[in-house]
Amino acid sequence: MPLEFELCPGRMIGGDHPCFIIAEIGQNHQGDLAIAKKMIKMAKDCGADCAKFQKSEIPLRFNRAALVRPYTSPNSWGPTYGEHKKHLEFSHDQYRELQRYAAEVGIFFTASAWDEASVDFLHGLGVPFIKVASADANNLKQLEFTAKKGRPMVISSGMQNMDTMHKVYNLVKHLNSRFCFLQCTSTYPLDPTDVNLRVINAYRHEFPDIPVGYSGHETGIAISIAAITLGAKVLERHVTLDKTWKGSDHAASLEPNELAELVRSVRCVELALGSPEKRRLPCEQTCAAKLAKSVVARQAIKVGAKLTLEMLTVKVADPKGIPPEEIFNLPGRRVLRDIGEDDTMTADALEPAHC
Ligand SMILES: CC(=O)N[C@H](C=O)[C@@H](O)[C@H](O)[C@H](O)COP(=O)(O)O
Ligand SMILES: C=C(OP(=O)(O)O)C(=O)O
Repeated sequence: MPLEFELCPGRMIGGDHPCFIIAEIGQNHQGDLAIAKKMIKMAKDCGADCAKFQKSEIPLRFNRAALVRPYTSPNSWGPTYGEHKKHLEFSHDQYRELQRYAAEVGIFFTASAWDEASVDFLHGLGVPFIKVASADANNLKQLEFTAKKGRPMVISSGMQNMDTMHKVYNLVKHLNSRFCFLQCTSTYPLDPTDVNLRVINAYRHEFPDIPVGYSGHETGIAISIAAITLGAKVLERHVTLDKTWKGSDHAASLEPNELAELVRSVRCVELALGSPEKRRLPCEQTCAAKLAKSVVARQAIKVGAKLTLEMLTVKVADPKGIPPEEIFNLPGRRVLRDIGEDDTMTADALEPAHC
């Protein structure tokens, strides 16, 4: 199974490819199509790779008792949880309209599918990949159903443990080679002490042949940027037009200026991660010419003298000479010409070293 794969047409993830940044609009559109479109445009303008929604067929996602339970939270859009969710759910036609709009704007469009009918619907829409929300990460039957569609999958892992994620991996890998796991903690807003970014390392170790990413519910952008340094290849964050709006997710979402800053920072950190090879770079030459030190004579040294450590010191010298890391190799070497006090020690003034 490849460690990198094409998540969206023409867009690889994993390996050395740039991290794929998902702007999770989720239900922060307040059930309003015009706001949803504004958010798609905002995600594009801020540089995100993908605008994402949450798709449910409500009677299939919830049982009757769950639908009629009262929802009295200040974030509620209806007296029962069912009515609340209905307010936040777009119709198939509205999804098609949002998909068209995203294509017009030029950003990838997808959703998490919260039941098998939603998987079918999104598959029919032709979304580039299907997101599996944390709440469905252990829903093995639906995972199997989704994997068999053959579209890439991004599987979040809030509320799960490593044993479950092994089961998920073992199930999905036989059906669909294009999937990745996101570390996630499902609480809003997420406290840094519950983020556990090291799970990214653990996933990379346990599942070395799939890309790993991070779905964050914290405030701010620092933790998400840190996830990149640990090797996150997909990054998902909730976005909002206004954090103070009514809704469970707004407080842990990024406003446009933060999303833009996140994208800029991720791209900057990706460049900065660079190469593991330690060497002097061409861009350091100016600094080296000005400030790098050389071995210098602490005293006048006569031709024929054998060098001792006491005769030598290290300074920024003109011209440049023997580099300081050679100083312990110099004692015992014979000097081929007179050297003045404070002169640079150069290799051509010394007898060749004996092997
Ligand atoms: C764990 C999980 O599913 N979390 C989702 C993704 O992060 C959330 O967007 C929930 O859908 C949202 O918080 C639910 O809020 P309410 O219950 O007010 O509709
Ligand atoms: C709930 C979702 O995501 P996560 O579990 O990553 O927060 C989702 O994608 O709908």
